[in-house]
Amino acid sequence: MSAAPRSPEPPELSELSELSGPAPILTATALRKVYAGTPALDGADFAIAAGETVAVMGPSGSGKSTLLHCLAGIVPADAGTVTYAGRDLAALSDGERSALRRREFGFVFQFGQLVPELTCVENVALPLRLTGLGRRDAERAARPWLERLEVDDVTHKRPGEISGGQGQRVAVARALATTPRVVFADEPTGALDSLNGERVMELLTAAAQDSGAAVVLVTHEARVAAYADREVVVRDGRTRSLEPAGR
Ligand SMILES: Nc1ncnc2c1ncn2[C@@H]1O[C@H](COP(=O)(O)OP(=O)(O)OP(=O)(O)O)[C@@H](O)[C@H]1O
Repeated sequence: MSAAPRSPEPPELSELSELSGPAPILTATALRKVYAGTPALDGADFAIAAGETVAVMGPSGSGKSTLLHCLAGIVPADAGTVTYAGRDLAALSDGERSALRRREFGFVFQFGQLVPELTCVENVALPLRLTGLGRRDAERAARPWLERLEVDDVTHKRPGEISGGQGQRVAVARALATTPRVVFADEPTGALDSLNGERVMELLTAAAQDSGAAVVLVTHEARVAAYADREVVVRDGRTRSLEPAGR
């Protein structure tokens, strides 16, 4: 009597992850968000891996910023799930979600939103101080980020004394100073001329890649999206993935 055929060896876990790509650090499934009876998100899905930059594109009003706000736990979705590092954001308390945003997420908006009363180094040090670091240590840790973003010459200036491009670089330095796992950038170059915009994108994506951070990049400009590894298009609150954009 012949021996029963041996079942194939189960694949090693490492092989499986190679086949399916790196595990996502942040995922959203079937997100729905309704404002005044009109859906801003209507079944949006999203996933991003550590070290990956994903451009979120789409027409004005399609739901890009709403998606970013739900992913970052800034606004709660009406339905669907957002999972960060295995944790369901909706299951966290408000305090836990704020702590997560302070410690593990970084934010860059269209207009740098620097604190006008603080110098540039104080602005970059601010999120570090919010995580409990003393003033001197926070500013010491902030300086290399100003150098990295090529704005160490404005270290002691206030936002009102510097250009828009310099301000946006300071804002990127501030977003990266806590070495976040995910950077949320909403039209980070929207207020800049194309040369400054491209430099900000180069510096942002290079610094994020070096530290292994994921970048969720909301933009309506193809030129800016070209810095991403791939694109997700939002239309009428629904997402659609595109093939990787050529860098
Ligand atoms: N806080 C809010 N209150 C009421 N309606 C909102 C709010 N935020 C977004 N919306 C609505 O939700 C829809 C999607 O807006 P969202 O800002 O997400 O789009 P967007 O794609 O980022 O647009 P844009 O490219 O113009 O910034 C729009 O119809 C908008 O008016």
